[in-house]
Amino acid sequence: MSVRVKICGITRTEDLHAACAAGADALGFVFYDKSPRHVSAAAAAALLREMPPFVQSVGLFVDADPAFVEAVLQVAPLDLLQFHGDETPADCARHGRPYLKAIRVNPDTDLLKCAADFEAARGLLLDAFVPGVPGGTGERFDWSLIPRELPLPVILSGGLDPGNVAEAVRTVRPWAVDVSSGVEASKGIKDALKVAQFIARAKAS
Ligand SMILES: O=C(O)c1ccccc1NCC(=O)[C@H](O)[C@H](O)COP(=O)(O)O
Repeated sequence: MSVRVKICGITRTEDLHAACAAGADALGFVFYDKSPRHVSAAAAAALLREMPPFVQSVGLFVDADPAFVEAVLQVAPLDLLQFHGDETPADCARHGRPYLKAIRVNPDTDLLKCAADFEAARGLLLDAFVPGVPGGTGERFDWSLIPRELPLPVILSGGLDPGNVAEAVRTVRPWAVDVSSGVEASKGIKDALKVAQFIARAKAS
């Protein structure tokens, strides 16, 4: 079974179509207003109407007010939620939707404890820890910090790009890989060639 690929930080219809045509399994939409990849609920709703079948939409939130998450869900029918801040298991579960928990990994992170704490998550998205920046950093972390026996699907993220994704898949054997800045032409704008290369190389590995 080839690895799944999520392309995060989609802001434009043409990028959505390019990623889906290249074989993306999931697209991420960032509802965090400090991100250069931020989309409004209305813009996301319009983008979601362009989604083909069998590609999942993932809504990304960072320590958001629960009322804001519910307001987004009213207009944008997201398939999965991704919590990328310091949310607790209860915060993540309160919307009654399937979710991923992002963990920003540093040498002190106990990933086995994270997996136990977030046992209700559909997977753990492992990203780099960069102080003050919750995600989309373009930074890698030390993949040897990931225990082999994690009981949840791992979505490997952080500093991946078309040049290193094959090595990442061969080394970590994750359920999925996730990328944002590594396939961009500029912040929030995807490069269709990089997106296609990333997906092809991930799935061939
Ligand atoms: O992409 C963002 O701007 C962002 C901002 C705040 C929290 C999370 C964010 N992105 C989440 C993702 O899932 C990214 O794909 C992940 O952090 C990896 O990013 P990158 O290292 O740029 O590939």
